[in-house]
Amino acid sequence: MHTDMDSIVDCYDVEYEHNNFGYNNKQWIMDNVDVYDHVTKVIRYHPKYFEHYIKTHRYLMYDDGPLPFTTRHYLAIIAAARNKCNYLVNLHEKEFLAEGGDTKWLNGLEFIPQKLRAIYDINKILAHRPWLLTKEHIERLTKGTNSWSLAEVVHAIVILSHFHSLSSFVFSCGLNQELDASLKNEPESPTVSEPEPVIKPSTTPPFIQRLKLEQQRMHQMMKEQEENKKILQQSNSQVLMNGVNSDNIEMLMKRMQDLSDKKKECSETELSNRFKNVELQAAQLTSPADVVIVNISPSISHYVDDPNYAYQDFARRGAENIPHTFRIQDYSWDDHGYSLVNRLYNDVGFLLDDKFRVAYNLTYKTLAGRQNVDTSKFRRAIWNYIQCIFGIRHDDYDYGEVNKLLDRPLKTFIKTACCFPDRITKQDYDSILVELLDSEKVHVNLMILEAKNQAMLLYALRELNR
Ligand SMILES: CC(C)C[C@H](N)C(=O)O
Repeated sequence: MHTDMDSIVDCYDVEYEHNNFGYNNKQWIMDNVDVYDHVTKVIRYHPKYFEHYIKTHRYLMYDDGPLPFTTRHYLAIIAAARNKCNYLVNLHEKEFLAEGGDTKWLNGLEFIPQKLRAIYDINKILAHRPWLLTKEHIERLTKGTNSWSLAEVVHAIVILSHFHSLSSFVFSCGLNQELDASLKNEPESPTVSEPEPVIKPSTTPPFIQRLKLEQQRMHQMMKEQEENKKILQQSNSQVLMNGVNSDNIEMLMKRMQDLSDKKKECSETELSNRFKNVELQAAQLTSPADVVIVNISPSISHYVDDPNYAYQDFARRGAENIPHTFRIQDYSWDDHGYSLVNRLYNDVGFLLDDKFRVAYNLTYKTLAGRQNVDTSKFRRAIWNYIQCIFGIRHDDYDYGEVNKLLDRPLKTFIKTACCFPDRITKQDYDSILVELLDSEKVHVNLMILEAKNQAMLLYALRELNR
């Protein structure tokens, strides 16, 4: 019988062949397939990135490190709960219990030790307004009785930003809705007093099924390509485009090409104005955020304090008297963040660095079924736009490119995924970039995950450094 597990592994064979990755850790990944939850399975559709994701995830949550295992899972819970991501909360409640965690803690923030409670402010600020973190927030933790060591603080911050950004990924793929539904069809989850040692997903949600089908289709196409390249070109448009008008993609390709051909020198002031312009437009994107609806499900509300605290657009940040632009030339991951985090929490910087690099550079040189496309301009625009939403400016980048390459619906999607992830619905996911394959949309969502994660870490590490 062809089991769920078999077909997922098959899909990976397809992806490996298709992308021709020089990746040699396949056996390890295959051996561990049954312990992965649904979200991790979706990430596995990009094996080159997945290798670094899973290494980091395992290091943060299960390897030797400054914080006890139960604390790590509790941090995952409060980070996911801030983003209203029920799926990740439930998952880490189970893991928390499996590590022997105190069941009382799952009754909510009032039941946890003072030391752990003390980090909640950092969790809240990091989740929504990381630019407001100050060294005083960190000092409050590291001084006095029950204090945190710096290594513990760094471990906690890395876990918190990992789960804040992972929550964005869950919602941006439209998975929370699906997983909620599929969890309801699963057998009763264990009660608090009966921890389940290993998380074994049973039913496969429709989104993962769709990805699988897409992979199979790609596999079939690759075979055909070897036999007859001409037939392939036809099937690219017929099979992959699914009858969708491809004008948008042609236009995007033309714009990317134009930008690569015409490299215009731009004055510093002009570059700075273009950044401000994109930032201002991002603030003006109509987002449901303007209406404050606090809608936290009762199953996670006990992990959330101050539920009205949310993302704030830069235009309103001015009122807080915060210089809002974070300039990468003053504090960058490569030159500063990476070495600091490495020093304080042994070698995690290497793992994060590899993961960021792969997420930033990942490409299959494809676009909506077309082969050999240089998508670097498009991907860079997405990455920098995400960080712009968090007030981060890459000084050498011309933000005019963002406006040429990203249309308004895509920008709205990105902003919502970063700042109000729970407001993304499956329909939002379906309605943007309609010409792209699902695996390409997941690719965009992985960039949202990592660019956001890096943005949060940059703010936190800059303050730690002070
Ligand atoms: C996000 C996608 C447009 C990326 C593209 N498929 C690439 O391989 O570069």
